[in-house]
Amino acid sequence: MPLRPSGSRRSVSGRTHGMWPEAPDPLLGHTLADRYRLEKVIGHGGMGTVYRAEHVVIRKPVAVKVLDAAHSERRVEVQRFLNEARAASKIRHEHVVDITDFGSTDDGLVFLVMEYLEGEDLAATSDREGSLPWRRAAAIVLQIAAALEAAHAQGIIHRDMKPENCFRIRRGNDPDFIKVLDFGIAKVLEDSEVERPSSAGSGLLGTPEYLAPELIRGLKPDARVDIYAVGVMLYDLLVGKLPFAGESFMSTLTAHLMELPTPPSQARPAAEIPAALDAVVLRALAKDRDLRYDTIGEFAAALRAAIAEADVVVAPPPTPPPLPPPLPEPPRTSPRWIAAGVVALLVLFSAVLWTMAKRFYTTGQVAPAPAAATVVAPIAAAAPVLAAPVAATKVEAPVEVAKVEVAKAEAPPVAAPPVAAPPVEPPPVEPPTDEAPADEAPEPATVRGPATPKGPRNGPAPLTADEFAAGMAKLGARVKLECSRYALRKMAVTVQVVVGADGSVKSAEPTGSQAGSTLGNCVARVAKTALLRPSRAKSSHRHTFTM
Ligand SMILES: Nc1ncnc2c1ncn2[C@@H]1O[C@H](COP(=O)(O)OP(=O)(O)OP(=O)(O)O)[C@@H](O)[C@H]1O
Repeated sequence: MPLRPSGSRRSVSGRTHGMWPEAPDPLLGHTLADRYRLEKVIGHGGMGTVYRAEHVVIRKPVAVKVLDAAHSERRVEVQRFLNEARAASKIRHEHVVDITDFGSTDDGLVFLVMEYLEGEDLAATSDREGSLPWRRAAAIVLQIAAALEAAHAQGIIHRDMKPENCFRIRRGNDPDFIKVLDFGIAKVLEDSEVERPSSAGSGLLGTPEYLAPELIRGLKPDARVDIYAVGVMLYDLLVGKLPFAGESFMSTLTAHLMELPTPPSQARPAAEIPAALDAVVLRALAKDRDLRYDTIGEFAAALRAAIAEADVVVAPPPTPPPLPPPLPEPPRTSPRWIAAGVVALLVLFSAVLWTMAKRFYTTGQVAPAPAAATVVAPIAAAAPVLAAPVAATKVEAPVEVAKVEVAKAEAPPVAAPPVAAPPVEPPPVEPPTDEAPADEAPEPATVRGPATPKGPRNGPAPLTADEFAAGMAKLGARVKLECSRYALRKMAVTVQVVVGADGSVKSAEPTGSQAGSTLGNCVARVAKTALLRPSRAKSSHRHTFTM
């Protein structure tokens, strides 16, 4: 296969048809297998032509790949193609193109029907946009890895992973939803006697820029060839340049075998690619397959961990446990209250005196003052605080001011007289448990009952609700990036998260209406990557992400 010209990622697909106008495709307008009317040629690949077609009964657009005559004439090859199509159609994964039908016609045409994808392949995206921000590149590659994981679980090795086989479509709000194409076809080709354009006479199958060294050495491939190819793709997306690309077919193969790639962060310093991401890419590109990740699932986990590491909440060094909360200040009796009390007493005293004097002058005797009780009652109720502090406090408030305050004195509630509390340390704070989420449980600062000294000797302070919320908030962007395709705008997802004493998330579960949903599980998966401050004991929290 000719190497792609510099700046172009197009490789084998799209044959060159020379300078003469192409003859119209003879199959256009025909209805294949009585069901698929072929409407338009989408493109030509190594095995055949892909058409946009319409299912004549259900009127749904589909993509139909029709094998070239050179392949269709070989019965063994056709049988293998159909076997692989059958296997690939069973993968059934959201990131794998759906194969809905396959077979052969009476005319001997062998075909495969797929869901019709509107969008562009990753090669076109890269050609237009160049390198992508590392988070976007990683999010795209995680989807590719998920598709491959599903295929590998069915024993299908892709063998021809490249940007042209990864289609980018819009799904909901997500413009980067990936569908992987061409599963299993490469495996068929492995035993084919028909040379693919991509092999360019070398006997090698696949596309040279993505060929794992063991394939070049002629070893039997296993799933790790796909890991290598995905490593090349991730490198390309991050850096905007292939890790191994020589001037010729042979020099590219030699680079795969001999050259060590420049780490992505060095190849593109301005992109601030985290070191942990470098490590993932370089391990996927190990020349010795035993040094690569064993499975694509391991690769994906490492990639997720690298993203999480970049998102890590920078844990402060373990701090000494908090000092006991300051004792509540004894409620100070303000001079205004004292003045008010004095005025009240003066009023009361004057009233009693006035009553007694009145009686004295009218009856000539000093009688007990029953009216005083009715006067005293409301005043006493209004200012019980006066009982203790007034006596102990020097009051110098002018009576004029105090008069005004008397009126107000009835309104505010008055605290109980201050009692000097003995200094206490905070009581032991029970780590919140799964059953009692920390958000609902009392905060550590809440003192319950008499103190049992514990704090300073029991390790770092408990993780507070605020610290947890801050840690989760840092994942907000990633949650949106990875999970928004499953959500409507502004949808809320609440997760219940258990944080271990070491600061790692032990479990994260979506709750409420999102419990068990794809969206909920996606958000929980991201939440699990959080790393919080080590604390004294495990704790349980809730957090709500808004999409
Ligand atoms: N399901 C689909 N929906 C829309 N376009 C598709 C679909 N499948 C393939 N195509 C497009 O059809 C063209 C030919 O695809 P095909 O898979 O035959 O070739 P290829 O992958 O480029 O080459 P090769 O088969 O050599 O790997 C490509 O442009 C591809 O993007």
